[in-house]
Amino acid sequence: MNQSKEQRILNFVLQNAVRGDPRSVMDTIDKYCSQKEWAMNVGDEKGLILDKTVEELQPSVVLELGTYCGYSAVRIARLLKAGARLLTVEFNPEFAAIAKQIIEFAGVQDKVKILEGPSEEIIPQLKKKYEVDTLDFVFLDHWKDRYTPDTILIQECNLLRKGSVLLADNIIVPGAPEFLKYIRNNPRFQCTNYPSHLEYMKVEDAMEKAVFLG
Ligand SMILES: O=c1[nH]cnc2c(O)cc(-c3ccc(F)cc3)cc12
Ligand SMILES: [Mg+2]
Repeated sequence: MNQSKEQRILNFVLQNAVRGDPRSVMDTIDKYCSQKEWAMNVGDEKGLILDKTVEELQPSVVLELGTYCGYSAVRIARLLKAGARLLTVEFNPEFAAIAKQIIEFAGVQDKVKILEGPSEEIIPQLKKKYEVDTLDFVFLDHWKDRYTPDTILIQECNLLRKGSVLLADNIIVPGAPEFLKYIRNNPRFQCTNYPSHLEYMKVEDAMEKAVFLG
């Protein structure tokens, strides 16, 4: 059976990164995906915007939509204070299995819980099943057509509080025009755009930050 690209990424991490060292795991994935095979990790340039958002916010409860191989889960979890936690949602079971191993190899597994399934099913379970009160930070990096419905669902489930921050990847490529329209015209959010580039490419991309005003 042929290996998947994600399996090749995992193998490269297991053979080249330093166990327990999140920075080495991130750098090893970035090296593989810039030199060998492109993959849709948020990458090092947009990753810096993600880092700054997390460092500024010091969130206790983080929701990530779109785990993929766990690159951004490692990126976020390494910055979380003691007792803070990241819940990351992945629809694809193969990706979730790879991410679990990468998150464990990086040594951040105690801060991260991978929730396997469709975001529209998992979001309504967060309060009762996963003991969430409100979300301090949400990283949207799954499927662009889910950005808006999931943002609406998160509000309907009363998961945001005044000051909760959403950060959305891929505003330009693949693009989330409908989400941009929704969030920028919504008086309950204060939006900021962060121009950047598509991971590992010279193509323009951007991230959008939206602060919930309550
Ligand atoms: O589907 C995606 N989910 C989350 N992040 C993505 C991401 O950062 C990039 C891309 C992507 C961008 C260009 C391209 F030619 C093919 C795929 C997709 C996703
Ligand atoms: Mg992305």
